[in-house]
Amino acid sequence: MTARPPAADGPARVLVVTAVGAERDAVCAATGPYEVRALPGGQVLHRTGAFDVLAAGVGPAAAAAGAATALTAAALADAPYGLVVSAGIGGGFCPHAPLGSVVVADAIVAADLGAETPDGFLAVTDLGFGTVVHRPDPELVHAVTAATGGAAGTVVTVSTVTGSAARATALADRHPGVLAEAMEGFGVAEAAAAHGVPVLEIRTVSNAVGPRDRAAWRIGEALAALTDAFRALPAALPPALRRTP
Ligand SMILES: O=C(O)c1cccc(C(=O)CC[C@H]2O[C@@H](n3cnc4c(=O)[nH]cnc43)[C@H](O)[C@@H]2O)c1
Repeated sequence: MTARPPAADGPARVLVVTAVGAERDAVCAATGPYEVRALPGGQVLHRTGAFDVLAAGVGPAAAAAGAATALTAAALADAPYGLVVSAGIGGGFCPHAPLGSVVVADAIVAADLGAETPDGFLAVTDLGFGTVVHRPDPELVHAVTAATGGAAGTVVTVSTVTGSAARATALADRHPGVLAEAMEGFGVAEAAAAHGVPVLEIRTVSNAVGPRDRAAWRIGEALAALTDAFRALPAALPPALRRTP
């Protein structure tokens, strides 16, 4: 992973993009006190330790917009981020990603970006344009899975949450090795790629991907696991991104 120039106040920071405030707060619980910093357009991020944590909203469009805003503000301040992490809860594909487990994406895939045809789904790349996958740095993925006890695998980004066994099976068949489903990773990855900044996606499993069963959700456990993962993350970062407390 290429190192970036240090920020004015030390090593390049890490931008962490979550969907909602509860996920942002779970990340900040790992690193202690934070300061609130305003972004153009009215959003705020929480600066804590090596991390700038932004709750950008649910879904790929909100995630991309928020990530791009924070990346641009940092670049214009001559303090570009060294890494962007899409982080939060997600659905796990049974049995490989059980409730409360950590999944680190080795591929961030847009699973419903394309066209429905009489012969099935065609990704935009099948149609001759666009991008549907971003692949984080393999060495960083390995270091983060080792540090967090997570599993490495594909994380799919959807705009419509899977609600049936048939859809879960179709996704697993199309994406061998898929471990988790969420709604923001590809949007964050597109913003990171536009800025030439490496990306990661870290998910903690709150529910099983499949038939809708809100009663089976374990959001609290997943948020606690997210805090644990971000306590362990700094040790896995390359030296250029480490900040001593
Ligand atoms: O109402 C439902 O049945 C339902 C089922 C799964 C997820 C939702 C959400 O509204 C989740 C939105 C939020 O949480 C992430 N997330 C968590 N689990 C999943 C999932 O199984 N598939 C996709 N996203 C999931 C997601 O990244 C969003 O930020 C509602």
